[in-house]
Amino acid sequence: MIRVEEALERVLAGFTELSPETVSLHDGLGRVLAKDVKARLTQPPSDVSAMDGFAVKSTDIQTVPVTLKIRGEAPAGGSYEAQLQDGEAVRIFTGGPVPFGADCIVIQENTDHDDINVTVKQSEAPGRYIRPAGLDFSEGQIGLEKGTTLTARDLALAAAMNHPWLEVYRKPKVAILATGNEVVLPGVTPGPNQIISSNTTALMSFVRECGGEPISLGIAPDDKEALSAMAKGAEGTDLLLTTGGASVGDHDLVRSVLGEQGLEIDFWRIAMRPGKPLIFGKLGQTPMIGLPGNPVSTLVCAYIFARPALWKMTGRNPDNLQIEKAVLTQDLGENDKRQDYLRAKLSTNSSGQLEATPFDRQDSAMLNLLRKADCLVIRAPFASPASKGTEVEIIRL
Ligand SMILES: Nc1nc2c(c(=O)[nH]1)N[C@H]1C(S)=C(S)[C@@H](COP(=O)(O)OP(=O)(O)OC[C@H]3O[C@@H](n4cnc5c(N)ncnc54)[C@H](O)[C@@H]3O)O[C@H]1N2
Ligand code: MOO
Repeated sequence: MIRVEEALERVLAGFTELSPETVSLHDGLGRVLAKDVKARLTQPPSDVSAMDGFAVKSTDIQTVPVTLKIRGEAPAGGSYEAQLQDGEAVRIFTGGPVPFGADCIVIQENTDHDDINVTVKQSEAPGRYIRPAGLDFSEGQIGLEKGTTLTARDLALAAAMNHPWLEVYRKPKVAILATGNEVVLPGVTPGPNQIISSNTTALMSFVRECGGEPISLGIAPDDKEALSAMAKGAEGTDLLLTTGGASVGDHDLVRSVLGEQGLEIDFWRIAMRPGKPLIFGKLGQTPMIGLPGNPVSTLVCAYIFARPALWKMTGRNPDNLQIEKAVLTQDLGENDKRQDYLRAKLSTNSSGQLEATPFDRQDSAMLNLLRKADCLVIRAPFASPASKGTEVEIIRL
């Protein structure tokens, strides 16, 4: 059994960045930028008004009330071309370009006006209500960095910077193959000893969450031919995730059957709980992570190993696990040789400290508890007994 750190290093060594592709701005949500996005223009392109009112010279309105002559109009998208002279004003609207010669805006609430004259009732300082050219960004400025997972806000900025197309990493295609005679898809009426394949759903959603494109290869029965034929569906994908059949039972066929098909095993079995029988290898050109079948083991191992692989393929830093600290609300015994990931509840005590309460039962078949957990408490191999109040490392879920 190898340690989690070594296993992770070996997994990451099996993946490289995928090539970029161009997508329309509107298909960019959740994709990862393969190139910085630089502004193709300056925003606003010129000094513009932030309010509806009148563009004037501040020197003209030092003493109020004062009446100025309205010389024209500057709506958003239009402009007043002449130079503003002393004693003049231009009707202006929000977003309208400030005429040459004007240096402040008087909001219309502070005026009395007809079509010919405006009486300004309040003085303003130079620059008042003017958004200078480039206030938001200037041409050539980097707005979004390579490696950004695009959100609605990011896409709005890319749009404002005039990018109808974006270069993003190709989505990793991830084949998902469940195994086991006992598992059937959700919605099927299970036979007397059958259970539902929650792992297929878990992994498909998980892959999507990590920016990949899941492809379900279905459920292979514990049968050499079927498993072998179904695993061929992974050809041409960027990662094969199997779930189940990773352990030592007579029906745990993944290593033996895929081994006959050319699976080169990098490692099998790691010092981790849940997740001991994890397999990593390469089937033809496709890296494969063989996840243990227990539902909690599948998801925790996917989180610890498949997530960084997907991040690496999409040009993001795979080493970004957010580890926080919390104090235990109960004693924990000495740990054995496997690094433990205990499902736990989080709370905050009266001194504002984060507290972790691991569930009493940590069976890797208990999906309901995984769902109720707020975090995983990490316990290193051979960790000494930890009493209530001890600080431990946690990963929020
Ligand atoms: N003698 C030993 N037995 C086991 C060992 C061991 O070291 N020696 N390891 C145990 C550990 S730890 C784990 S984890 C499991 C994992 O075994 P497999 O990967 O071979 O998984 P299966 O036996 O196929 O299934 C385990 C469990 O999970 C259920 N399962 C399987 N697939 C799904 C699915 N798609 N959706 C939901 N649930 C699934 C399955 O019905 C079993 O109950 O092995 C231990 N045994
Ligand atoms: O590794 Mo298993 O996941 O302990 O149940």
